[in-house]
Amino acid sequence: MRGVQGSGYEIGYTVGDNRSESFMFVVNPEIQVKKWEYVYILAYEDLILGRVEDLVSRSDLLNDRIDYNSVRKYSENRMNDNVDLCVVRIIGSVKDGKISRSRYLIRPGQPVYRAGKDVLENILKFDDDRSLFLGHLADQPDVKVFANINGLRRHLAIIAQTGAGKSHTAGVIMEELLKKGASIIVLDPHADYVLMKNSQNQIYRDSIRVFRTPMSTGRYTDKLGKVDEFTIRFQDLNYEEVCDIMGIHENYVNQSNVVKKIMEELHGRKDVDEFIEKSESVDVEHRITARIKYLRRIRNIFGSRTTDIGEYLAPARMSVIDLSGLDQSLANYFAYRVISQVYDAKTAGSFEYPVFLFIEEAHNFAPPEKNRGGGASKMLYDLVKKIAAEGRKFGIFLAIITQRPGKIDQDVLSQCNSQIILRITNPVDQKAILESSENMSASLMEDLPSLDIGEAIIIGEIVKMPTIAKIRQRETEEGGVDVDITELLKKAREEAEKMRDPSAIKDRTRKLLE
Ligand SMILES: Nc1ncnc2c1ncn2[C@@H]1O[C@H](COP(=O)(O)OP(=O)(O)OP(=O)(O)O)[C@@H](O)[C@H]1O
Repeated sequence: MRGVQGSGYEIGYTVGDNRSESFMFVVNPEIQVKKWEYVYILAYEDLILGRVEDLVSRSDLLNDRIDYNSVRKYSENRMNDNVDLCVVRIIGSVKDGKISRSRYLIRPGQPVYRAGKDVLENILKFDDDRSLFLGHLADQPDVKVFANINGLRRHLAIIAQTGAGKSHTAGVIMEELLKKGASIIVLDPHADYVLMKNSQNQIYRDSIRVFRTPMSTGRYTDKLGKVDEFTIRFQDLNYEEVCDIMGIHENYVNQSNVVKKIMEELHGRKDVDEFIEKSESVDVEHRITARIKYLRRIRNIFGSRTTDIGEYLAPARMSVIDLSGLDQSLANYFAYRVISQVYDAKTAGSFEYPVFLFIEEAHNFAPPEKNRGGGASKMLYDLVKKIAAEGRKFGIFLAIITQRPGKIDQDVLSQCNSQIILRITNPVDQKAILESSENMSASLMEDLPSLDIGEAIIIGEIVKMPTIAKIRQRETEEGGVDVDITELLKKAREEAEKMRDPSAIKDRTRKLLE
């Protein structure tokens, strides 16, 4: 086989019936062509770029009615009449680095060329100040893939089944945005992003801060060192906010009246312990025992001060709000508190820079209408929906991350004009993606189950054309990486072995008798 890596190398000729969306070409038998490769033909001044979507090898002689011995005989005598064909989906007509819809007639007999690094990078790149380096083409690892930062104006969804590389990919985008000086807020229900702070790289060390509620699990504390506390001073809350925290639905007037009465009787000295104590003596018709019990359970979220928005929203700052360990309604309350303050700051014009809001496990923060609760949860869902619909007008850009595209509010999902979709095998989730995205074609959809970990289909305004990329390595440390079960089981066996060792048993017995 000849060395045929570069661009401009002729690899075949168009044949058969060709359309404006697709064409077929017969491949030079000395050349290997792979699915997903980019090829082009020349039409006047333009280059018509396409992607190989199907490979077919045909033979009249070795047809499917022929018996084994005959095939063997023909093959041994090198008698073969096979024709190798590639079916190409046309991406568009390229001129001066811009892609537009191709309107050319593609006749049979036109030479087809392989699109190499020079042709592809010229198409895929953006000006340096608006380009985010995401990785390389899955099938041409020498070609870099970039995203257009301005494409994030119409929001982004990162979707994949668990373990396919969602958090890894989101982290890469956060890194790239930080290099550009972005203000980022991350709602992190499993502390997947907290370790990004632990970087050798000055940019990340200086610009990433981790905020934890006193009830967060404290995952990775040993590795992280000091983090910022995200607290609320009970005295700073009004009665509606106390109802929200306690999970009292706005329709439960009797319950909210009790809260109001307790607070009135406390005359502003509303320490959470005093509030709980007062709830037992206040003279009311209805008791809110279950809600008070809940408040007692979560009382540790309150601190001596309320974290100010200026601490987590700043230019060139990424604030990871670690919500790990909180039940969903409490996580929703904190999420609502953060997002509503950011929303108010942006709509009032008191923070002039764009804000990128990453919501991990977004299906829990913006579920479909029928699965919604009340109080802060409802306000949160409404706000996320509002930002999805209008956020770009005042500079809040969503990046939602989910493994359940079917379990997220479909209005929110369909407002995400750009999507990075990694491996997904569940047909229900595939259907949800297809229905929510105008940029997703059925043929791209077919490729979803076969993607490897870290491989993604990137579509929408952030790229000039649908692109299948291997997302680059992270520069920062990852949380939630896959555990090595074999290693851990080996360690467990060694530990058990030690426990069974007679001298260890003797030691333990001696200690017990001491
Ligand atoms: N592009 C990539 N290059 C190298 N490793 C990757 C890549 N993408 C993901 N991985 C690795 O695959 C594993 C799973 O990735 P990740 O945690 O991002 O998946 P996930 O989809 O977020 O999973 P979960 O839903 O469980 O949080 C991690 O160990 C991660 O380091």
